[in-house]
Amino acid sequence: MGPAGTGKSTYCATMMTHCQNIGRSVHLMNLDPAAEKFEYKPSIDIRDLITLEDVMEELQYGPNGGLIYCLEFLLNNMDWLEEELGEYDDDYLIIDCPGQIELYTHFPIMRRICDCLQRMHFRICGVYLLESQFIEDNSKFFAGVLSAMSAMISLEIPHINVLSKMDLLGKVKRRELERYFDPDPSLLTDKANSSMNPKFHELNKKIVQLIDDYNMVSFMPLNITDENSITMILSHVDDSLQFEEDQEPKEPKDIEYDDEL
Ligand SMILES: Nc1nc2c(ncn2[C@@H]2O[C@H](COP(=O)(O)OP(=O)(O)OP(=O)(O)O)[C@@H](O)[C@H]2O)c(=O)[nH]1
Ligand SMILES: [Mg+2]
Repeated sequence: MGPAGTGKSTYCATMMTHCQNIGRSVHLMNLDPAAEKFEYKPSIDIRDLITLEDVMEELQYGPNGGLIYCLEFLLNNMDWLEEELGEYDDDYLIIDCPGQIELYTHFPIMRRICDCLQRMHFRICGVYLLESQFIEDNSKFFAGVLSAMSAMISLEIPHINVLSKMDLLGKVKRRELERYFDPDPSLLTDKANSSMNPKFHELNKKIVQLIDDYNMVSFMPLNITDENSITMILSHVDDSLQFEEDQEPKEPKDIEYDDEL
């Protein structure tokens, strides 16, 4: 999940490649009715049920209203989703979601999709992406923190926040980034300069207090060009899904003895 353009589909493709490289069987599920192309063909695809293009054309909706319509259509046809999921009920699915954050924060759409998955005994972990470039502007970053927090609170599922596109940050910024992994409220209040409207400063302080009171938003960096970084994110997701505990013990490989020895 995450706002438009944060790298959700890139995350999915990166994880698909990584999982395939380490021999894990994974499937991609697409929940974005406006998606155009994927690096991996989704095994389950909302576009097989409804597409944004059709809704916009036939019902004369705009892109955002059309997207909400598509997802509400899905909610009214959850038996379709259950049937599709039934084929993968023992599998690891990576779900690519649309970028309209209202779907996570104030419409119950994603919440209901999660409920459906949980009813089917899937374990879910939400991965919420924010662009690391946001740290260039603290108010933007904290707006992102609030959206991540809002998604966490409304979905009530295990949740991991990720700072994406690390490869685009310069070295200096990367060093500075650690301060943002556990958002330190002083990051926002520090910046309060004398030219700032006092009311805005007061508002910032209250927002910071709110984030601090919840004390539940932290971030992990993702650099898709660094295998270690991808492994780290996957292992956090695995932990929250208790994935390893669930694996069947593997048969030890037959030892081949060299006859001549
Ligand atoms: N350099 C770099 N570019 C990235 C990364 N992730 C995404 N991008 C680029 O950012 C743009 C948007 O990436 P997507 O993966 O399509 O983002 P999205 O969140 O799926 O976008 P929507 O589905 O439209 O909300 C594309 O041009 C990607 O190539 C990254 O980690 N590094
Ligand atoms: Mg996408």
